[in-house]
Amino acid sequence: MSDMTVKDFAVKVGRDVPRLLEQMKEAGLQHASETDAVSEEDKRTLLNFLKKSHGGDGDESDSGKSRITLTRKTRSRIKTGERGKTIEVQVRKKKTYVKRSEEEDKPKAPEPKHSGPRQLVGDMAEAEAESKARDAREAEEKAAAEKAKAAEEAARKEAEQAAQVEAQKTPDVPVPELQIDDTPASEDMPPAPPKEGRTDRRTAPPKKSAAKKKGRRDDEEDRGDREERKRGAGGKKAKRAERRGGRRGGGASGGNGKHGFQKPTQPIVREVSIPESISVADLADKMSIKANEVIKAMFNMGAAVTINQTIDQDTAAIVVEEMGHKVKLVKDDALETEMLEGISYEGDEITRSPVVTVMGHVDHGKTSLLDYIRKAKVATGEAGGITQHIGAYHVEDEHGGVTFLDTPGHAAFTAMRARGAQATDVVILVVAADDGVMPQTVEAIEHSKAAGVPMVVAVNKTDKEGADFDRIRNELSQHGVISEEWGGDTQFVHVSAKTGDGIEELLEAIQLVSEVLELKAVPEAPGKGVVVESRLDKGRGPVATVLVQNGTLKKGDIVLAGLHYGRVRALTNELAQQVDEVGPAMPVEIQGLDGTPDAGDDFMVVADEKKAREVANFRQGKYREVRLARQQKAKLENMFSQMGQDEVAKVNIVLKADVQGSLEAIKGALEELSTSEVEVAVVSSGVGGITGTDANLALASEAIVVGFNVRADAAAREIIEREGLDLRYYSVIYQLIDEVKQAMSGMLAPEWKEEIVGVAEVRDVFRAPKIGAIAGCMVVEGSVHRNKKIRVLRDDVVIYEGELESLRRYKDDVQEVRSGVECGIGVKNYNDVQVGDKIEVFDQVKVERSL
Ligand SMILES: Nc1nc2c(ncn2[C@@H]2O[C@H](COP(=O)(O)OP(=O)(O)OP(=O)(O)O)[C@@H](O)[C@H]2O)c(=O)[nH]1
Repeated sequence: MSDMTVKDFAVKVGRDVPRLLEQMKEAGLQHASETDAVSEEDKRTLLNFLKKSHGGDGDESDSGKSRITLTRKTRSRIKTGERGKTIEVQVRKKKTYVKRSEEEDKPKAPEPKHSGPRQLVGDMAEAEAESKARDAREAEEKAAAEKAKAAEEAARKEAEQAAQVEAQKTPDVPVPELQIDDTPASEDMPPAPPKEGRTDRRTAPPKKSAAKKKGRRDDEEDRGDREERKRGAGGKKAKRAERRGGRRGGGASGGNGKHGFQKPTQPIVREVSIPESISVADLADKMSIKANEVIKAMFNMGAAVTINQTIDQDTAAIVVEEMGHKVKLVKDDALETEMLEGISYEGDEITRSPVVTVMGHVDHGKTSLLDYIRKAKVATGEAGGITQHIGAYHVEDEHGGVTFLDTPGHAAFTAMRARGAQATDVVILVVAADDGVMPQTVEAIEHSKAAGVPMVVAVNKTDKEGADFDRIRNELSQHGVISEEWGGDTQFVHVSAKTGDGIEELLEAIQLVSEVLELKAVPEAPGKGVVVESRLDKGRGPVATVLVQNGTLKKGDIVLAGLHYGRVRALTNELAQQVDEVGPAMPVEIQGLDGTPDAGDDFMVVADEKKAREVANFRQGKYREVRLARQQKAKLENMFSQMGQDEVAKVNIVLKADVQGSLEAIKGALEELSTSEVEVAVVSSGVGGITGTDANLALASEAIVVGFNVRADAAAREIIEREGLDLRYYSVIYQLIDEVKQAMSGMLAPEWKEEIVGVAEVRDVFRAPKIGAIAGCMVVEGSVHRNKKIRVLRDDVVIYEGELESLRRYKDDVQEVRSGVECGIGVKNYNDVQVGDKIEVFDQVKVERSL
C-alpha cells in the first residue's frame, strides 16, 4: 500500500536513516537499508515499540496511560467560636480522564453520561482539570517531538482527544476521600471516608449513572429506591453524629457543616432578679458565670469582695448591668413573703394553754414561786426524773395547763419583746407582802402595760408576819393596777412560795384570765412560735429552747429561726425526754439549727430547706437595715410625718431623771401635751441613769429615750447605738417640753445635718513665728475646702471645732485640695496641732421638713 521507503520515512519523521534503522531493528523489523519499503504495519509496530520504550502505552491492553488522573489537595484552616479553636481541613480532589478511543474500542461500553461527571465534579474543578489536561497535552507533544513525528502526532491526537473528552471524564475508580462539594460548608468537614450509607449521587459510581442512561430504568428505579433508603439512613446517621457532636462528615448530611454544638455568636442577655441583698456566689449563679468573674468585675469597679460576701441590691444591679445583663429588682422580702404565705395555719382550732411570765421587784420571790410550781407540779410525777432547765416548763393540773417562761424579771421579758416577740399571755406580778410596791414593781407594771399583757398580782410571802394587803392594793392602784375587790379588773392572789399556800388559786386565776383571752391554736398546722433562749452546746452544737405557739413541731422538720435554719435532729422536753413532736403552748429544746438564734426570734416550720436557707441568708444580710428602719419610726423628728398614718399618732417616751421632783414635773408636762391627734405616753420613767433595760423597753415600744441630767450607761449606749434609738439629753425642762411640742406640730426646727466632705491627716507640723502652726497634711478622703468648717479629731475624739485660716499647695493659696494631694493647713486659734491628728472638713446641710 505504501511506497514509502525507510529513507522517505526518515525524512518524514525528521530522523537520520541509520538511527531510524537501528530503532526499527530494535522494534523487531527486518529493514536493513534505506531503500527497504516501510508498510503501514511496520510503522505501527515501530510506534508501539517507541511508546513502550518511553513509558507510553505500547499495548491497548495496558490501560495504565489510557487515563489521566489529576489529584489536588487543598488545606485550609477554619476558626470556630470565640476561643479561636482551629480545625484543619484537607480537601482532596481527584479526577480521572479516560481516552475516548479506549471507550470507543470497548465494544458495548456505555457512553459516559455527560451529566454524570458534571454531578461528580464542580465547575471549579472542571476548569482546573482543563488546565491540567493542557499541561499533560503539552508534555506529551514535547515528548513526541523528541522521539518521533509519528509519536508526536499520536500524542497530539491523544491530547486533543483528552481535551475533547474533558467533559466526559469517567472516574471509574471509586473516589475515596474525595468529596468535592460545591457548597462551601462541605469544607468544614474533616476528611473522612464516606460510609456506604452516606453515599449519595455525587459519590455514586458513574456506571450506575451510565446504566440509567442506557434505559435500564426498572432496575435503576429499584436501585434508586434502595439508594434513597440508604441516603435516608445515611442522613439519620449523620444527624445522630451531629447530635453526638461527632467530627465525621461527608455525604449530603455532612454538607451543612454543623458540629455537635452551637456556639452562641452573641452574648446571651439574661434577666437577673436581684433581691435586696445577695451573695457574690449567688449573683454569679444567676448570671450563669463563675464567681471569679463577678469578683474580677467588682474589683475593676473598685470593690474587693469575697465569694461568700453579701452585697446590696444597688451594687448587685451595677454589677449585673456591667456584665451586660438586665436587672430585675425584687422586693426585699419577696422570697420570705412568698414562703410564709405558702404556709397554711388553717384547721380545727383547740384552746391552748396560757404562757406566763413572772415579774416583780428584787427578792420578792419570783424564782421561789417558779421553783415551787415546777417542783410541785413537774418533778413530782417523775419518780427520780431529772428535770433540766430549758428556760420554760409546762404544768398540767385539774385547772388545765400553764406554760411558764422560766426567766423571771421584766428585763428578760422586755429584751424578748424588743425582738418583736409577744410570747407571754399573762404576767404574774409578784409583790412581797412585807415590802410592798418597789421601783421594779412599777417598772414591771409599765413593761406589761406597754406589751398589753394582762396581769395577775401574786402577793407573796403571806406566811410572814406584818403583811399589809390594803397598803399593797393602794400602792398598786396608784399605778393603774386595781384589784377586783376594789372594782378593778386585776385578780390579787395571796400566796406563799415557801409553804405553797395559794398556789392553786394562782393557777386558777391564770386559767380565768386565759379563758377571757380565748387562746386558740391549730395542732395540725406546721409548728411556729418563738425562741426562748439558745446556746452553743459543746457536744450537741446549737441548741435552742423554743415555745411552740401554734401548730405542731416534729422531729425532722425544717425550721427557720431568726437568722438561722436547720432540720430538727432532736426534740428534748423539760424532763430531758426525747420526744417526736410538740404541740401548741409547749416548750421544747431543739437541735439541728446552723446557729444560735436570739431570744425573742420567731421560728417556723417550712417546707423547703433551700428556701429556708435563702431566707436566713437574706435576713442575715438585711438584719441591720430592717432594724434601723424600724427604729427610724421612733425618732422625734419623724413623729410629725407619722401623724395621720394612724388614727392617733403616739409618741412613746422612756424618761429618766436625776431627781424624783424633776421626773414628776416632766412626766406631767409631757402627758399634758397630748391632743386629739397625738398622744404622748411616758411608757417608763424613773430616777437614775439610763440602763440597758430602759433601752430595751424603748426598743420594744418604739420609744424615744429622754435623759434629764442623766446619761446612759455602757449597756444602754451599746443598745442605743446598735439599734439606732433616739436618745436625747436635756438640762432645761422648758427646752425638753418645747422640742416635743414642736415635733408634734411639725414645727421642729429644721434639722441641720452634717456632711463630712473631706478628711486630711496631719503628717507634719511646721511653726512659723508670724503665722503660728501649719499642719502639713495629706488629704485622705474627699476634699478639703478653704471656706468650710472643720473639726480636729485626736484618737477619733473631737478636740476642737473651728475654721481654716489658710489652705496652701506649696506657696500658693488654694480654695480646694483633693484626695491624695498634700497641702498645708492653718487652723484659726488652734496651735496645738499634732502629727496623727485628723482634720475633718464638714458642711452643714439644712434638712427642711415638709408639712
Ligand atoms: N418566807 C418566805 N420567804 C420567801 C417566799 N418567797 C421567797 N422567799 C424568800 O425570799 C428570798 C428571795 O427570793 P427569790 O425567789 O430569790 O426572789 P427573786 O424575786 O427571784 O429575786 P431575784 O432573782 O434576786 O430577783 C429568798 O430567800 C426566798 O427564800 C415566801 O413565800 N415566804
